Amino acid sequence: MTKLSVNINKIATLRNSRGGNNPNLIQVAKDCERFGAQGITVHPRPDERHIRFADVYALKEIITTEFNIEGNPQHKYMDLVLEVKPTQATLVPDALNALTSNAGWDTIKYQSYLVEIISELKSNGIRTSIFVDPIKEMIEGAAKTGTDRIELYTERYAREYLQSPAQAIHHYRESAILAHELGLGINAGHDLDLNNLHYFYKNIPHLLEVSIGHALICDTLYYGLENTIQLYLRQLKDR
Ligand SMILES: CC(=O)[C@@H](O)[C@H](O)COP(=O)(O)O
Ligand SMILES: NCC(=O)COP(=O)(O)O
Repeated sequence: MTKLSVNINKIATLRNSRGGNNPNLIQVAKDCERFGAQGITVHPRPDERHIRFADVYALKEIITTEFNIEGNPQHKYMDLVLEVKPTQATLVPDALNALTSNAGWDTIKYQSYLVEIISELKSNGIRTSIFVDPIKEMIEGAAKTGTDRIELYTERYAREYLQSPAQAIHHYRESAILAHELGLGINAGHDLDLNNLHYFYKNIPHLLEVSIGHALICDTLYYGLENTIQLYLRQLKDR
């Protein structure tokens, strides 16, 4: 089974745009779970431009499915995650000024750094995942960090899918097969949407979780949250 973890960053962005509490992030997280999402993802950034650190503590109190916190361990992230103890910590090498995540880890260059961080998270009972591009050497490097899982960075897949789905999926499929052989669990995310998700699901073996935010929240404007979550869950089933 591939779990759907809904990334609620964009709900916080909308809330912050007016300074009040509308939409209510906590209620949205509860509703995502009520409508069938099997996880909630947040990616707090040091400038707190969407998810605030206080949101993360409040979410921990109410989430009954899997709580996934993404971020760069360089900044305040480690203190937050070690205190909150989510189900999963997804490490992302995003720069402070990046608009959104835009690259996977260089798992060779940062191997000893990742080994240290991952070991600390795992010794605190937190499952780990690291954001990686679908490149053989990066997957092999990931396996040497001790991480439980990788998250395949799917921006390139989503872009290339529009031209050629078969070509777009090729390196992702090869990477997933290799990762599984090396004992890694496989997650995926970034720019997955209602058009490209089912093809990804069908062609990526051993896919444990997808985290989806931007497109899902945009679809919610047209279909509503409950229908949208049902539509995404349907993409993660065999037809
Ligand atoms: C790791 C990843 O791809 C997502 O977490 C992405 O970073 C979402 O963040 P934004 O919602 O800030 O774009
Ligand atoms: N890890 C990816 C994620 O949480 C959401 O990415 P996106 O769907 O907002 O591009």
